[in-house]
Amino acid sequence: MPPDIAPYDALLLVSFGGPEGPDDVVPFLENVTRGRGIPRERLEEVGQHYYLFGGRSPINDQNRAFLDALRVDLDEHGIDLPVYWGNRNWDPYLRDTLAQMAADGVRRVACFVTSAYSSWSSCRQYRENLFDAVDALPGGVDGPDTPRLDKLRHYFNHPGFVTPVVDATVAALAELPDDARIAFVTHSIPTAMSEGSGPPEADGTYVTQHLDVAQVVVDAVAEQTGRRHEHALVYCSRSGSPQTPWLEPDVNDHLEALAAEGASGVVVVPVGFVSDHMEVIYDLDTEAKETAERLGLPFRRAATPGDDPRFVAVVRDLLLERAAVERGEEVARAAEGSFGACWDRCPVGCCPNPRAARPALTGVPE
Ligand SMILES: CC1=C(CCC(=O)O)c2cc3nc(cc4[nH]c(cc5[nH]c(cc1n2)c(C)c5CCC(=O)O)c(CCC(=O)O)c4C)C(CCC(=O)O)=C3C
Ligand SMILES: [Fe+2]
Repeated sequence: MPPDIAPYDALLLVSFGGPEGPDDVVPFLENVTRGRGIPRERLEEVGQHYYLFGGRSPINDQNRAFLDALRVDLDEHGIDLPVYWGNRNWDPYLRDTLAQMAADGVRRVACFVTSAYSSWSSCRQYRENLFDAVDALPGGVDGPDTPRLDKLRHYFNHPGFVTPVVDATVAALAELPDDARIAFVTHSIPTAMSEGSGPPEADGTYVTQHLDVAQVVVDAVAEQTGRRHEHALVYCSRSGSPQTPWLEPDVNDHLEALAAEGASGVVVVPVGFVSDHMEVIYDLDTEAKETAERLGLPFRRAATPGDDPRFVAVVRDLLLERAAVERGEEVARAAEGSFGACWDRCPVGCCPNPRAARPALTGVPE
């Protein structure tokens, strides 16, 4: 018997999108930063990061590889479900994908987002993008033929995400002295966005979730190697105006501090990212690595989950879990650490938009 996927009749991979060639870079950056007040110099600088790699972000190819692996995984487990892909900032755009899904007669969709943690940028903004895409359909959000969307829960603490990170950390540590440090890195966000992240009664869910995973990884590494490494959570890819406070310390400043302390080496673990996209290959593999070289600090970057089969299988696990929930059944929810399995529907007021309240799908109705 194939697993029961009712009520779903489609899966949707929701991602960021990236430029595929030099001519795409400026229009892509305009899509990303429309109405955000990002200084011109910052945009020119980020444009250079893309030009350094031929004007092509790796993110779309990584999503294509993930989709291929996901289709194989579902097929191998007897799950016959069409898988679609839509992005916030580049082709295939969510709006076009939703139009195709509606044309194909899709009714009920499970959405998997390529961002693992709670914040406006990494969760709620996607929920707003889903609203806009569905709102653009002929029948609008409540139309009789409009597909209904659910967002699969956050997976930052799912064993299928955490275990590849643990393995990658162990492998990178093996190339450095025994007392090397671990620097967990994630995307910086404005401190105001960070404080507002997650359910309204919690404070700063974005940071809490990252610290929880960091602890899980450090413990699992200690179990495997017998060594508990000193570690810290640090940030990359700060943007915005210099007057606005963002989460710190920056990874480069942290490397300076480690070198000053006489650290023997550092493994940088990009725990905030699911694949080796531009933040990883530029901000870490290029910039932070150069900083470490200048400081004479031995440096290794741990792999991201990418299309590791254990991470690909998270989609199937969360799909089956949520399908059971929607059918009113009891489910076991896989989660490591102390944060616990996340909610299925973001509560009212979760990760508010820092600029203006905007409608969003897949949460508790507001
Ligand atoms: C939390 C977070 C994630 C992590 C979650 C996740 O992994 O998804 C993430 C992912 C990504 N961010 C990406 C690219 C960019 N993000 C920007 C700008 C911003 N990101 C922010 C936050 C995040 N972003 C914020 C608060 C801004 C300021 C503007 C605003 O308030 O929205 C800008 C504008 C230039 C700049 O200012 O840097 C670019 C080009 C790419 C694609 C990479 C590629 O092409 O390979 C990916 C996956
Ligand atoms: Fe970003």
